[in-house]
Amino acid sequence: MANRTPLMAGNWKMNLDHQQAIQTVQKLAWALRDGKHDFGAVEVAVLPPFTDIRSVQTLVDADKLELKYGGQDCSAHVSGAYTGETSPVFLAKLGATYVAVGHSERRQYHAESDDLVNAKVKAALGAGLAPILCIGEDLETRRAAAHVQHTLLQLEGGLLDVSAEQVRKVVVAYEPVWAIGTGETATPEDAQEMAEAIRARLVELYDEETAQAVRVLYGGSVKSSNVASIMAKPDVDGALVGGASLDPEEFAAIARYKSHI
Ligand SMILES: O=C[C@H](O)COP(=O)(O)O
Repeated sequence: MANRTPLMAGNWKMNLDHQQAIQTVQKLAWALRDGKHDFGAVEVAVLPPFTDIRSVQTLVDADKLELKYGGQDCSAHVSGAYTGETSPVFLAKLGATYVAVGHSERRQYHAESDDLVNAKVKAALGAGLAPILCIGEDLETRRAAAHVQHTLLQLEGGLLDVSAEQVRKVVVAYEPVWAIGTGETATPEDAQEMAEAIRARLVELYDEETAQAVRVLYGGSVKSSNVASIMAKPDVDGALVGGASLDPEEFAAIARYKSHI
């Protein structure tokens, strides 16, 4: 297996204002420090609301934290008359490493298509950010046993015209919509089935070496109690954590999954 550094990314969604963000990041940093967390072994990132990012940057810089951070979305454009949008270039300027693109909540509530998601992936890469490309099926699609086909189509759509060199920087997050915020977790076998299928499609789209370099995360009701069994699967390289990332102790315990295997 390739040497992929696991990534635990906390997607705060529309939670925590900038003052709460500072407290949460401080507590997370303390919890990780107390647990002697090895950031070289497992990367940890938070994706706060846009209004928090400058505060998070200031704290990370001042305290020299190894924590990474990023946005939950970005514009497909660099600048211009796009009211309400946030440029990936502005995120990069704030020291962001990652940006989530095509999260199912964006696809559902903002009707984001694969074409738009693809444009955002390319804009993020152009700005020097690592896009976290979110893909995954809803319950109806899974019940129809069309989940693999559906998710791989989203993968291909999101990566259209993305080069082999660029895709190495992309993180793919498989999130079955039926497992998001519901307490329903896909089984480790479900996560592995899709992560393996994603990697196999990356081999077809690119080549074996490139596919082995891309990190594939699982997302959907990940907690400290279930993370280790999911991370034990060979093609799962981390987690995109929603609700549980709002609790710094719990998120730190997720990041330190190796200590409770
Ligand atoms: O981005 C994170 C996912 O939507 C998972 O959210 P959740 O951990 O609250 O289920």
